[in-house]
Amino acid sequence: MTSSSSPSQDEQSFAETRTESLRAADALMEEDVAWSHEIDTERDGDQFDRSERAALRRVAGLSTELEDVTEVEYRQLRLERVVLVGVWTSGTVQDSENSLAELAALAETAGALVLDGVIQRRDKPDPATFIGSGKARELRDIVLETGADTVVCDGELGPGQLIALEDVVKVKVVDRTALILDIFAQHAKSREGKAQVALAQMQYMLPRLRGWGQSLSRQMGGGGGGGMATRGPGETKIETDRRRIREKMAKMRREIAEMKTGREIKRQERRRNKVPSVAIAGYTNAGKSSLLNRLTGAGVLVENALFATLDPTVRRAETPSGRLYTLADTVGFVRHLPHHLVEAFRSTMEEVGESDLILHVVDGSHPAPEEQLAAVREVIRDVGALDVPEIVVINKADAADPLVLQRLLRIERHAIAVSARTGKGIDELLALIDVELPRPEVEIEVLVPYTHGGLVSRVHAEGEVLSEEHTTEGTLLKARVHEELAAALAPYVPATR
Ligand SMILES: Nc1nc2c(ncn2[C@@H]2O[C@H](COP(=O)(O)OP(=O)(O)OP(=O)(O)O)[C@@H](O)[C@H]2O)c(=O)[nH]1
Ligand SMILES: [Mg+2]
Repeated sequence: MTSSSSPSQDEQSFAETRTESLRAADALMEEDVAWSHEIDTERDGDQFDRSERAALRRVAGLSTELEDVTEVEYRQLRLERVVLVGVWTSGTVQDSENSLAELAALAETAGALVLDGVIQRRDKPDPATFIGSGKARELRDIVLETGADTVVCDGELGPGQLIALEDVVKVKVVDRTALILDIFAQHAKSREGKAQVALAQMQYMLPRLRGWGQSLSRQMGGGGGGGMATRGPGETKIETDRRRIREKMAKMRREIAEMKTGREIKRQERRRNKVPSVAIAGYTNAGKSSLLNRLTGAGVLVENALFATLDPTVRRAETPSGRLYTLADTVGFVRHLPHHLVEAFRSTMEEVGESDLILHVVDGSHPAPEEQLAAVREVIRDVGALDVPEIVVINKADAADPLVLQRLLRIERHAIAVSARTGKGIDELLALIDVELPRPEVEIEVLVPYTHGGLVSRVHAEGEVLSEEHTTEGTLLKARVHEELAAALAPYVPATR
């Protein structure tokens, strides 16, 4: 199998995960995973499978040849039947499997059917073809056997790597970044969300246009006889495309800036009213939207898919003692979130940074919850939200291993285990939020005439009532309120106390 151009690198332990039906990350973990990185003499069923596969390779899949070059050029993703490929450079076998399982979940979220997954152990990705060239040819066999139309690489590949690997496997090759961008594009609903994703996609595409163009002209040039005559128009078209994209990006940036102003005004209004804000943050699929629904009864979309939520939702909620606050659902985080998207979604993250309290939701039933916690904290740090108080909400307690829950509760000092599904721990969480929310700072004693009942309601909603008495002249209130409300109540401070 190994050719002269792919020496010892490919002889390194090569591990392949056979995964017929990778449904979701957690589902995969229960799959039969066959590792075959022993020496060649050790044969098992998997190797047998592989020899069969090799025998099949000339028969199947010819229809998946790249026919329409414009499809390559514009990289419109129409993922249908995909094979995953990862390079395992460090960490344990389990880490690399988790990473590929997450890629599988991402691919499924994008609407693809995952046919197979392959991991190669290497010191670092091959600069030319991501995986070694020998393994790239084996990947080609798998593509042919399964009839896959796309290979998805677990990482961000350079334009050159994408082309080189595509040349070997003869089907579309996309990377993790493109996949996440595609999911975001499918899920964004608000005008702002859509614009941000479109901008990120264009940013990603821009440096890659040249690469695809080169691939295109090479194909047009055939055996080298084409020369400038055939290459010329292709280059010109790329230049035009790039200019068009740049113009569009500039326009989009202006639009986004305008939309941002609108949102900023709303946020300032909330702040002026001094309604404390709580942000629900956490890894994608941790159960953030479920928790928001559980805490407020809001009907937010919950889905067993990654990035179900791409538009921030803000709801009003009330503590057990009757104080109002806002609760914001946010976009889920994922490891190695494409840089362009971190930028694009900075606005939602900013919301997290400016909140009074972060509910950091983590899926207690996930195989590696600590990693998810760390990945999210990295982003929290990036947006300068480290000083915002945080409650770690270990969700899915109903499905989690009790030992894992214990471990997390021990490591995380300010944590609580809940189940958004069964409601377990929710009352405790609500009480905890009440304790953690900033308290209004001005203490007042007022006598509000019954004709101004609205003010009394505001004290109940926005402040903390210490005592309340109904007298003949009106409501006698002792309370703690924020400055603005204190000012509104000033006329009702009794002259003599
Ligand atoms: N077993 C169990 N499943 C839960 C629980 N909470 C949420 N889920 C499931 O987890 C999946 C993801 O829930 P969401 O609330 O959409 O998660 P999210 O964090 O908002 O996800 P994104 O918006 O995609 O980032 C859904 O299938 C939920 O039904 C829970 O307490 N227990
Ligand atoms: Mg959600």
